[in-house]
Amino acid sequence: MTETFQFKLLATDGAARRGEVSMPRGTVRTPAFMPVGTVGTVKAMYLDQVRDLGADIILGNTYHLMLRPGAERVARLGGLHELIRWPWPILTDSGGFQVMSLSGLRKLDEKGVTFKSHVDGALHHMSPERSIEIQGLLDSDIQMQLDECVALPASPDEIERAMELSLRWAERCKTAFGDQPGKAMFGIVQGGDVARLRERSAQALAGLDLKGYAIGGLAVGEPQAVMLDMIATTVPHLPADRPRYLMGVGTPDDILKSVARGIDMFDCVMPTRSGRHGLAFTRRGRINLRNARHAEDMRPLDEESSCPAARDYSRAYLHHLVRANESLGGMLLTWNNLSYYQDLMAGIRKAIEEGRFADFAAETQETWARGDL
Ligand SMILES: CNc1nc2cc(C(N)=O)ccc2[nH]1
Repeated sequence: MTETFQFKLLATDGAARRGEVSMPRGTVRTPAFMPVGTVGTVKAMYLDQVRDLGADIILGNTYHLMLRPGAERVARLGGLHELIRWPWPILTDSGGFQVMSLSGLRKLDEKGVTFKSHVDGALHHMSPERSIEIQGLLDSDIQMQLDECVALPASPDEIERAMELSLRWAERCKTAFGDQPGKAMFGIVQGGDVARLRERSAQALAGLDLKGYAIGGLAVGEPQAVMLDMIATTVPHLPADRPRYLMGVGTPDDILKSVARGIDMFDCVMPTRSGRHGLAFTRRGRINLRNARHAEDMRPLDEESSCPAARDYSRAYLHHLVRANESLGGMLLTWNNLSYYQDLMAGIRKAIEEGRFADFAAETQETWARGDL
């Protein structure tokens, strides 16, 4: 526990890093996976379950929270940690990505974004300064700059325009954030799938001397190879003594390959959203419990798992719950999936500490490939 925000690099294994991000509300062991707590809840989970699985930090979505219950209301209720009863670190995104993907985006210009709420159709304007103000009202520990994330494929000119705008917004967010020793504001590297724009963005953000750096604008429809190439292009231009956060990523395979390229933090709705849709992540690969072949399979998902959802329930029962669209189906599979993701991260951290990350990644991927689900 520290009064300031610090990143400590504990070990490296190739480009893979084992570290710790510490702040007043707690320490985040990296590489870390952040469960997504969209509207102040990790869907289908109790937050003490999320904590018990090993999560050191969760993500909150500014777009959703600013619309409902509202940033000023959350502040009046004591801040997000108090409201949702999660006393450990919370990272909030800026709202920009979801404004562009969920709302009725009306206008995007130098000043910011104007959009219609998907909740009640009301018009909202969000500037870089307002995004930081909202994240402050939420009492967020790690705040993200407002940026423009361009869906791929896109023209280099369009990607460059959005990347340069995001750089100007990064400076405005840094000014608005000011000096908050126990908190951090991360810049977001943009640049699409254009290496020279990625380098330009990373170098300019590094010049702002921020407490952490996200790589955005990926996992937006590009092939995994392009994503990995952009990570490898970007990372060398980011300061080694600051955490690196890859936004919206990803599958277990994405995570292994991104850790191998120097990424420290991840967030993704994959384990929670796919759990609600009947998909189970296991050490042997993915299992779709909707499939009829599970109807009379009395085996658990993973007899060796420490998670009751994986160890104590038959696939037949999970299949039944999923087919019947029973809430318990989504609850158990979300529990299993988050348990799998946190176990994967714990295995990654240990492998890096012991200098055997490449073998760990190869063995993990080989077990998936073997299947025998
Ligand atoms: C699911 N993929 C994904 N890509 C993202 C990019 C950003 C970004 N700000 O560039 C934010 C969230 C994201 N989620």
